Amino acid sequence: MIDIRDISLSFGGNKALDGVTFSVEPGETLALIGPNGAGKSTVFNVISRFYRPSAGSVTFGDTDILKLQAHQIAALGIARTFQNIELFENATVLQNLLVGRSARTSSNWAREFFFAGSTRAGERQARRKVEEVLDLLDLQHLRSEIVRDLPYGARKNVELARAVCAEPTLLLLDEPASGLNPEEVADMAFWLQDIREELGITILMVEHNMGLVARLATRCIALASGRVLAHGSVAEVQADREVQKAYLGTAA
Ligand SMILES: Nc1ncnc2c1ncn2[C@@H]1O[C@H](COP(=O)(O)OP(=O)(O)OP(=O)(O)O)[C@@H](O)[C@H]1O
Repeated sequence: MIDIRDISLSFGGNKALDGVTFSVEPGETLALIGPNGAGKSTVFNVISRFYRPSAGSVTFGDTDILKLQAHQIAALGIARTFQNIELFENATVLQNLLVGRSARTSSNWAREFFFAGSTRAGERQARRKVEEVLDLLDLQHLRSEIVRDLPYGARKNVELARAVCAEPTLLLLDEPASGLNPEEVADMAFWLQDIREELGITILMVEHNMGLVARLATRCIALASGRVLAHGSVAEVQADREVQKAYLGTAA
């Protein structure tokens, strides 16, 4: 589905990515793990076209992503969430989801957002999709709430819902469990399972919570200091000596 080949990227003298190669297969949930500063978010920012690597290639199906602009990535079928939730804080849950939907169908999201009462066929279809996602992620009761009034866990779920509304084939999740309590992590695991099983969306996630990773990931890749240290099943990667040393190194 997406093929990342030999990408490198430095910030000043700091090599954030150093020849990173991996691919994501259709239908899998691939977890990207590694200590702080390993380069995980930088990989996401390369795929999203926020950062340009100094070397390497990124292809999504037959498309060379590095030839595209950041605003063209959603239309391709790639959606993402952020480490720090990024939503329209003063809009309702429903409005945020409609904006998420329009990221896929139109580059002029503002038109859809401000003229939400229009009866165009695209608008009706968007609303059907949004209702489906509100049901799937248990958000119907919050649909008219203003996002800034919601607790952190609910906002995290709204951000996930916004990404799913774009009907991506590939969903990039940057730390879906961070800041959640154990009960909320369990809910998140259910929702991610539903997204994968009911909607067939392929997931690439950065996550520190190994409980969530062990439960969801079909495969795991460990990064440290901008390099791939290990890949395989979650158990194999956790047992890898180099991976263990990398985590101990940052804890020391
Ligand atoms: N915009 C930037 N400007 C300068 N340095 C950056 C920038 N983005 C990332 N870096 C550096 O690149 C390296 C990799 O950072 P990155 O955020 O990708 O790590 P990470 O694995 O996602 O870490 P964490 O788990 O803490 O989020 C770090 O040394 C970081 O300081």
